[in-house]
Amino acid sequence: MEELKTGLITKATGGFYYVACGGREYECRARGLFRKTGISPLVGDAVKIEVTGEKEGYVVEILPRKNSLVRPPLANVNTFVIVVSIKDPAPNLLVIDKMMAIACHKGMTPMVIVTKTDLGDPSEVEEIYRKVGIEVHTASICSDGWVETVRNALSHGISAFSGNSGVGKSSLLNKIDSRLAIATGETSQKLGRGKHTTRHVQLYPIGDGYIADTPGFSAVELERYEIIFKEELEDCFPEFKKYLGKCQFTGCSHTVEKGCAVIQGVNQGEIPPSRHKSYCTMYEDAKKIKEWEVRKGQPDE
Ligand SMILES: Nc1nc2c(ncn2[C@@H]2O[C@H](COP(=O)(O)OP(=O)(O)OP(=O)(O)O)[C@@H](O)[C@H]2O)c(=O)[nH]1
Ligand SMILES: [Zn+2]
Repeated sequence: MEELKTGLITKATGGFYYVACGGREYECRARGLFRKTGISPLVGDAVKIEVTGEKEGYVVEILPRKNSLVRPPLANVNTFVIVVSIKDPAPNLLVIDKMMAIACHKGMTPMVIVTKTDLGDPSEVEEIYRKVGIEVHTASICSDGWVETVRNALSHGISAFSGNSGVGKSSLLNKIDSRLAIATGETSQKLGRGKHTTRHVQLYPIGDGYIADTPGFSAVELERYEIIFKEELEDCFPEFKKYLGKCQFTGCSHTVEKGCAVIQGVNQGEIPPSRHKSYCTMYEDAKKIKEWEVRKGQPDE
């Protein structure tokens, strides 16, 4: 039997998986065994391949995944970058908190990049998320001082970008690496803005890491496919951690209860009120979720 190599799937189209491995790219098909297990390889997967030619091979094994997203189909995301502009459009804290909760739920490290800082003061948003322990960066197309810092922050593992339309994702990526913006721009043009078409995720190298090109990937889509049950929600707010287990009542929902340690944390100014407000909104929404609905709603992979 041929020697197996370990690589990373950076692209998947038309039944082929493109695997980066030791400075080379192999065009691979998947062995039939995946059909039996029901798990298909995803971009971001670390895989074992059987090399059959100079640039060809077969994916024979998927190494254990750290996490995965349904739409965009992507595995092993380390950093989940939430891009938010200070103006046009103005930041929506609930949307940021929803995205952040999903990232935490999936075991991804959230990062916030506040863009368009030439149009407004980002300090309020910065302060909320720094307090929560999240890495925050600021950026603007009118300056370059931030570029190196952000590039370094993204130069390990796989990073995925999310943010509503118009917040400046393409502009940001263009500053970080012009190859990225070309790719993103082309995809947006081909798809037409706002259209729901099958999209191909692709990984682009940056330093020792990769940035996932995920056109049109927004909070709406994220929320639709990644569901958090109400019991799990408290663990998706990292700043709640030190208060958990200290509430007066077991099974406290941390929304209105007397003797709630989380609410006390808010009152003492340790948890930003906007974060708790988002939590309560998400908790109310989560109460309406029934498990059977989730199963019914999940698309086939
Ligand atoms: N003033 C200012 N405008 C910006 C900045 N960054 C982006 N813009 C403008 O904001 C608009 C949207 O920027 P894009 O980079 O296309 O935003 P996007 O998030 O990629 O948008 P979608 O492709 O719809 O997802 C463009 O008109 C940009 O020129 C910035 O730092 N300052
Ligand atoms: Zn509580």
